[in-house]
Amino acid sequence: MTGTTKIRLAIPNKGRIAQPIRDLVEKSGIHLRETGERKLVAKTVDPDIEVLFARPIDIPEYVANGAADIGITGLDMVHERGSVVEELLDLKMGRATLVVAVPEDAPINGVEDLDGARIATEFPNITRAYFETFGVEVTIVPVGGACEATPYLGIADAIVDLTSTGTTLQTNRMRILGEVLSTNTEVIANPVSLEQKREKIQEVVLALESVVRAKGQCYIMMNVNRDALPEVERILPGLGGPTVMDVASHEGLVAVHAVVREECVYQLITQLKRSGARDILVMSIERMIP
Ligand SMILES: Nc1ncnc2c1ncn2[C@@H]1O[C@H](COP(=O)(O)OP(=O)(O)OP(=O)(O)O)[C@@H](O)[C@H]1O
Ligand SMILES: O=P(O)(O)OC[C@H]1O[C@H](OP(=O)(O)OP(=O)(O)O)[C@H](O)[C@@H]1O
Ligand SMILES: [Mg+2]
Repeated sequence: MTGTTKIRLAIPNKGRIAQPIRDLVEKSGIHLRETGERKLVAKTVDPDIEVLFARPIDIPEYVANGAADIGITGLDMVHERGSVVEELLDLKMGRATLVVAVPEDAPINGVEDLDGARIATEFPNITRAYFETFGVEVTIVPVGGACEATPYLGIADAIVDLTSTGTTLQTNRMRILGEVLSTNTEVIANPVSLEQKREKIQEVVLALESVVRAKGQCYIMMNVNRDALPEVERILPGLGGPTVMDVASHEGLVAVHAVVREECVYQLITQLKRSGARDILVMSIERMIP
């Protein structure tokens, strides 16, 4: 790509974080154009931003070697690849823990008991480094998925895999022996690009951050008689307090606006109605920019 303000953003083309990331990029205003089913690169509404679709595991390396200026993927992938990138923003999704797990009934009580064991994993590099810190020698069995099945297939004694809800481990009757690392989805950047294209990269990060910040928040508007205002203001946990405005041609009536957490809305409405608020409107917030 020519010109210092043009940037390429790498996002996952498949896997569980692919769609949420794509939705986030769209919501941030960076609308994708010409995205065919198997398209690898897409233009966006911003002529200076191009999107590259790649496997989550390849994104850290594409960002590190400059094929992309910034990328969005799991931190676990960054650690597995050992890529030298800058971590710019936690997108508050894809939270999981990489754990060592063994079959429930295995006579193993700690990581030390795994000396000489076979460990199945999609994360061979992280796993090797982890056991080395304990001075425990293991044989890595690399797999591409369905890791939890390997002990029952007789090809591994333990696994190193991601868990979030714990359902997969439970279903496969496995227990956690130790935690290896915590992961979440992050925006990462090439250090040189960050130096040379800082302004443009910050613009993209700010746009993505505004969507993350707005998540779970909504905007509530209502009319209130002026004498009921103190009570309504007491109830509303707005961002820096609610905004209060006179309603034209309605002497004694004010409009109150506030940002509130979505999970509070149900209870808030009951309380607000009781305090005399009326004409209540609740709206979703797409982006929040401080
Ligand atoms: N159970 C989970 N809970 C939360 N985040 C997860 C979980 N599993 C994976 N992730 C995150 O999603 C990223 C992509 O993993 P995923 O398994 O979806 O991709 P993939 O391996 O490319 O796809 P697939 O498993 O379909 O081949 C991981 O690097 C991790 O950061
Ligand atoms: O704690 P849980 O919520 O059950 O999630 C854990 C599962 O999620 C991931 O699997 P994924 O869906 O990526 O399938 P895969 O094993 O084929 O990679 C991970 O590898 C675990 O198997
Ligand atoms: Mg997977």
